Amino acid sequence: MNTAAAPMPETADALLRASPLPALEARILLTHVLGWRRTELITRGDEPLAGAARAQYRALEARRVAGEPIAQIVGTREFFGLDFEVTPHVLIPRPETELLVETALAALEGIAAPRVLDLGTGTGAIAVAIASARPDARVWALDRSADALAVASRNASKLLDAVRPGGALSLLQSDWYTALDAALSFDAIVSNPPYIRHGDPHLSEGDLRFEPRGALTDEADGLTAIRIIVAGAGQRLAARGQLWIEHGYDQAADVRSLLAASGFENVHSHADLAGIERISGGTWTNDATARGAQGT
Ligand SMILES: C[S@@+](CC[C@H](N)C(=O)[O-])C[C@H]1O[C@@H](n2cnc3c(N)ncnc32)[C@H](O)[C@@H]1O
Repeated sequence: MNTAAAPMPETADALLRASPLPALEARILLTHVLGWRRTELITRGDEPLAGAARAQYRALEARRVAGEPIAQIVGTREFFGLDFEVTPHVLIPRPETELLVETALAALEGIAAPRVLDLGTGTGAIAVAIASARPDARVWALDRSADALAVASRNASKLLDAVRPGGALSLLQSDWYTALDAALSFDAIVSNPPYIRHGDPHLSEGDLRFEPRGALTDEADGLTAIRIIVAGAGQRLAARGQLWIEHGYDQAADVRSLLAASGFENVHSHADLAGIERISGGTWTNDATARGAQGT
């Protein structure tokens, strides 16, 4: 008589129970492999899975255990309700950057067919989110990285072609403003630049270890890109145009000083849900007399 127990069928439930990952991460990887919706993990959790699917799940699980970001493993990250392609060439869009999009959209309220510039676009997250929410806006997005621009271009096509046929985004490879047509002027300039200072321990922790170094840090005091962006914004902003910049948790006062010293008015910061000042900005008057009166 054969007394060996039959192997237990391996189900989604069994894989999730045995996973060393936090439950949410294991579910994201498993739905990615199976092509299931999240609710199917509940309704179909006891179905035996094909060996190939189990092997594929275990391979992805091992990558995550080794530290690779979930967004790079599955190749997407949701931002502002849109699914962006993510590769190792781009920063993974962060939830806190949605504050920058919301602030830019508020700045554009009441302006018909506004013109917007996104500096350091990466996946295109900020530019695409604004273009999606304001189909009448003309949006330019630039980045120094050709690899990032390729990702941004695919995201723009995938996410915008339906809402704005033929008029998605104008993408440009440029070192900040250098390759930008000097005749262009914008109602809003937005940027989430590399602002982590050299030697910050976060650079060697978590997801940041897998993201492009040039998207994260200036290898200096963290303010190099912000100084360039603030200094060049006035020449490119329309009268009453606004500049909004995302920055580090401890950089708000420095960024406000740079904005005020460059002649911006109504300079202020917005805090994220945790109460941390995450973005700072101001309004460009285009009034040389007013700026002269401020000593700039
Ligand atoms: C923090 S990431 C932001 C990506 C995206 N905007 C987001 O918020 O998810 C900064 C981006 O700035 C780009 N960048 C860095 N230096 C640059 C430069 N000198 N000129 C233009 N873009 C630059 C990087 O390639 C990267 O895509």
